[in-house]
Amino acid sequence: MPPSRPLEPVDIASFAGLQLSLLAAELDAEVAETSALVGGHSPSALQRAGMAITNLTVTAQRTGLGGKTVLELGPDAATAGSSSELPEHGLRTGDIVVVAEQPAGSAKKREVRELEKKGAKGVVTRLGRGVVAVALDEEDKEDNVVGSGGRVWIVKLADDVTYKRMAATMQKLQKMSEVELSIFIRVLFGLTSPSPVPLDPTDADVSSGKIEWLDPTLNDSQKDAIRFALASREIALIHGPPGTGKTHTLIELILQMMKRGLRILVCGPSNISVDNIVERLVPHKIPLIRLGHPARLLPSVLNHSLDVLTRTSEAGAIVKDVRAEMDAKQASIRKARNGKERRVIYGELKVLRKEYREREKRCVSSLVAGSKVVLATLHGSGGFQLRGEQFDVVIIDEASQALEAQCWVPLLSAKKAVCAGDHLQLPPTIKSLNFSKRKAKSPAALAKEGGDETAATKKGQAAAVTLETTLFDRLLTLHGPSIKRMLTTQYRMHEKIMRFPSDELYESKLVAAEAVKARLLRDLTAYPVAANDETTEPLIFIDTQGGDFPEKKEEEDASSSTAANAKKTKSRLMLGESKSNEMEAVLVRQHVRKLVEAGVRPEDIAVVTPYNAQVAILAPLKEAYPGIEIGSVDGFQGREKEAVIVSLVRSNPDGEVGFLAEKRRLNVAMTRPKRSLTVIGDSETVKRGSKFLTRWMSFLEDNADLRYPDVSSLALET
Ligand SMILES: Nc1ncnc2c1ncn2[C@@H]1O[C@H](COP(=O)(O)OP(=O)(O)OP(=O)(O)O)[C@@H](O)[C@H]1O
Repeated sequence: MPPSRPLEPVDIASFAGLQLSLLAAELDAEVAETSALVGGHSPSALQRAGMAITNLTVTAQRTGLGGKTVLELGPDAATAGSSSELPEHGLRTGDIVVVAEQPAGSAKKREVRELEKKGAKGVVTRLGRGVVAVALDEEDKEDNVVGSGGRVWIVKLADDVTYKRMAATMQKLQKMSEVELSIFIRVLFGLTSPSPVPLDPTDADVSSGKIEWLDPTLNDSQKDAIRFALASREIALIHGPPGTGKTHTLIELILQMMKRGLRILVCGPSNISVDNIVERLVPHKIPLIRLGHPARLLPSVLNHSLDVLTRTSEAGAIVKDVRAEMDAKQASIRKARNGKERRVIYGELKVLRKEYREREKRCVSSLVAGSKVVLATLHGSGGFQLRGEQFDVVIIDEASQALEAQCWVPLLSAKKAVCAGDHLQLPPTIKSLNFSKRKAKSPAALAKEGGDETAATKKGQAAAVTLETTLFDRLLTLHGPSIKRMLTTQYRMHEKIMRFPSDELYESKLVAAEAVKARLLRDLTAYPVAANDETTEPLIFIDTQGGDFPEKKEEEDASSSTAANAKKTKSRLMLGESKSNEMEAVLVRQHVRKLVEAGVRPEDIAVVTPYNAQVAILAPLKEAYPGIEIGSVDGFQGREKEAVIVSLVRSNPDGEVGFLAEKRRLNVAMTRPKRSLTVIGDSETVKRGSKFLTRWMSFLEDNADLRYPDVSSLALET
């Protein structure tokens, strides 16, 4: 049994207060980033930088979720010529944007605030080839867009909605009086110890003593985690190292909880994390509801979305006629001859909208009240649909990738929580950290914004340090390992690929499942692969030591604020002080070529690297090998591939390794492959970075197929 740790109770009000100030700094960072981009560039440059879509007209308007007006925008015939497609852009559904009349003249600078005043804010709900739909959040400003009847553009803004919801949750927590604190909340802050869980796991089934497993394939560690999660009273952590079937386990847990009559709210930080669970629950034919905007849900999940149910279920009939009436009014706005006529229609719409919202609320609460399993993103669980709803259990998947404040959005409506995650992989990305670093590097930019450089930097760094502590981390530190169960059989990696991360990070507890432990590329059954040095060896280390493969630092470019350089500016903003290594990129290319020549399909190969500048240098590989994936380590978390090449980039005489020293990042990098991991790096530089890196390099030297490339032989590859 793990030793019981002394509790270090957390003062809830100061915790919430600190979170509030950190969240404010994080939002500041995001707003500053957007302002810098929007303020400094013309509409067309912003479009090229992926921040805007220009030259649009309103093609239709209708009533959407919550009675909001949805504008459909398409290319303006006058400027787009015969093209009916949207220009290249970087917007996504769910982005917060402002729609506004597009200023004449191209290079004029503008302020974000002015844009917001003159346009109307909303959320992108759909992106098609020739249409972008935006649900407006500011009804009173609708006429700013519709009234002009002319050319408009949409510009991406900082996502303040997420922050406001987290802040509202923290304020609630901050104001809670002693009597309002449930045992559950007290446990989460260490004011009380978790209730003891029966020690013998076979006794753990709360009601009947014996669990009837629905899934016969569950392994022992998965069963143990489920028993523990069922038996715990307040909190259970399910620690799922890479490939150990976390979601698999959660599905059984949800079904077991349902069997016990519990009401469950299931959340994850992203739509995809939630949809992944919905898709795997659907075959079990249990009644469930998925909250969230339909445009952001997977098509297979749509039939369970609350929005679709409000249209198709019996309860939905009461909103149907009002919606039809509103749609007719929306259509008539576009035919109105002048502002006066439009104002009359807006007035009528306002009355209808109120009626619609009341009816929709009734319909939604009857649907939600009747469902035992509700699924939503952490953020989405804070919407009006769940106001006042209580759940027996909140299950949070990917809890180690969510900000703690975000987890509190659903936690306030529960009596118990089960969090699944892996605190040894990367935590959520914190903008204020990047921001503060960037600001520290560019005092001129800061002065231009009239900010106080030192304060902004300090505030940003403090924020990043603490916001990075996830709920999962904090609870483990607070209550010790007795509140967690670890899944130990992994179904992804060859045993040799798994060995180092298992020994270093998972107490040597990982076991490779029989089906995967000896799988090689040459054993692929989907298509033939030749057996050669590249396909019969699961772990290859191409060691570039010797100084012939030096890294390069991204150069700052003083002339970058012109319109033509917007793309560069954007990528520089994102790259920060990124590093690249061209010679290493040549080695990557060479290895990819060998794999493909052996028969491995490009779509089964991924190249990951910690540095965005290296991703940029490797990008042309995608043209040569369509289907190959090239990305940052951070972006590849949660994914897997048959063959993965990791380019470490760092090579310098000082042993500088920067954020390569973060072992959670390296853990993610080395645990993506199934059958083949190829590491390319300079062992001399890398091993000086940290003890972890020293051990990794010596592990590779002892266990990998070692190769020492010869610079002169690479000339042909370039
Ligand atoms: N008990 C099991 N028996 C056989 N295969 C399993 C078992 N549990 C999980 N798997 C397989 O392991 C793989 C990963 O499982 P799953 O998708 O549930 O994991 P995840 O939680 O999404 O990912 P990760 O474990 O990487 O966090 C899947 O292919 C799944 O079918």
